[in-house]
Order: sequence, then structure tokens, then C-alpha cells
Amino acid sequence: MLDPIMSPVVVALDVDNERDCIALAERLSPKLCRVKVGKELFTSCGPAIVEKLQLLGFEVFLDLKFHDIPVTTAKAVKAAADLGVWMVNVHASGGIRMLEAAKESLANHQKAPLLIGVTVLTSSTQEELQQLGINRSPAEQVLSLAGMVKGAGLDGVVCSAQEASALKAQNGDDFVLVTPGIRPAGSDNQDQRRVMTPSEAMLAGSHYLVIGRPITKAQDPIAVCNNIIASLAGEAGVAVE
Ligand SMILES: O=C(O)c1cc(=O)[nH]c(=O)n1[C@@H]1O[C@H](COP(=O)(O)O)[C@@H](O)[C@H]1O
Repeated sequence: MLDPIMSPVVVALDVDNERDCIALAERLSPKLCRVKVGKELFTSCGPAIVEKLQLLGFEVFLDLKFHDIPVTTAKAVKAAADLGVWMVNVHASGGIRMLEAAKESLANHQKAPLLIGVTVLTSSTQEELQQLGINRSPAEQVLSLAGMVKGAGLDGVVCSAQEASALKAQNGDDFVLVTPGIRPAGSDNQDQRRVMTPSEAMLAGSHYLVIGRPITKAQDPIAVCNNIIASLAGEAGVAVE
């Protein structure tokens, strides 16, 4: 079994009520994964759901992708840190002053969460970037935003695993790469576009794999979670006990 700190798997608990969330969490294990509380769950259940998951022993990634004027973003990040979350994110495209303010808001925090900048959503394609007036490939845009995120002193980025090796080369091993858009071989991409399998993502340099529907919609979430971790040990050489 993976040490809890070693496990790269973060399960996205994308449900709209406490009962389903806790039922799912109780079938998972804090020894095998961390969990992510995103916009749907947080908007439905509020901050209390974070505490309930923490009481079950889980470290929580609060994925609210803050994107606002600097002062508002900074105060939201501080409020997230006060909930005791393990990781929190902001949109890199909020700009350098917003990123610096977010970082600064954690300066005196006793146990600051990892502060992560979202680059280009894993659902986005080059065509969609063009529609936004961005004439770069997703990878070029991710690298550009990641440079700004690092410059502002954040801990890392959310990106696609497809950009992980280039980001590692650009920013070194310690810059945290959080990669959603993870799809075990043969599973449906759904609305994701820049995807990779769990082992491919780890081999490319991802630190954390954010996985939602392939686990949460499975008949047996713990079995799928275990299979993914076993595939990492077998194919990507992730250390196991
Ligand atoms: O920040 C995120 O977590 C995130 C960023 C991103 O670029 N893409 C992305 O899919 N996510 C989140 O990761 C999860 C992926 O879920 P699945 O597509 O079901 O595996 C969802 O909760 C998304 O909100």
C-alpha cells in the first residue's frame, strides 16, 4: 500500500450533496488518496463538507479556482487556508498582481496550504484558445503562465500531463505539477481533451493525478483506485511499501 503522503492520487468528489460525498469518501481510504472538493460540492454543501472529510482523515484540495481582483482573491485564499485545506488553487490568468496577493495572504499562516495556479484547463483545445484571442498552442500558453506563477512564488500549477515534461524542464523538480484530465486506458474522455493515462502522467513528471469520474462513477470506486495505484507501481515505478 502507498504511504498516504506518497500516493499521487487525488479523487475529485464531484457530487452535489453530503450524503453521496460521504458515502463515496467512506468507500475510499485516506491511506490511498487525497480528495478534491470542487465548485459543485462546495456550492451545494459549504465549508462544513471540508471539515467532515478532514474528520474522516482525508487531506483536502479545495478547488475553487479563485479568479478576481487581487484583494478579493487574497482574502478567499486566506479563508481557504483557515479551513485547514492541503491545497488551494487560483486562475493564473488573473495576472501577476492577483497571484502575488494570493501568495502574500498566506505569509503568516501557521500551516499554509500548497498554492497552485491553474494554467489552461484540460478541457481546452487550441481552437478554443484561438476563440479567446490567444494565438499560441495550449502547451505554449501553459509554459508562459507557469513562468508567471513561479515568479509570483506559488508552489506549482494545474496543467495537463501532456505539458508536464516541458514544465519540469522549465521549472525543476520541486515545482508542483497537478494534473487532471487523467483517463485510464480505454476509458471515455468525456469533456476532457488534453488527457493521459495515470502511468503516462507520472512518467511525464506529474506530482498529483486528479481523477474524478473514472473512479467516482465506477461500480467499485475503491477497486478502481487500487487498480490505478497498482498500475502506477507496475508501469511508472512509483514506490510502494
Ligand atoms: O483544477 C482542477 O482540478 C481542474 C483543472 C483542469 O484544468 N481540469 C480539470 O478537470 N480540473 C478538475 O479535475 C476534475 C476532473 O474530473 P474528471 O474529468 O471527472 O476526472 C474536475 O473536478 C475538474 O473540475
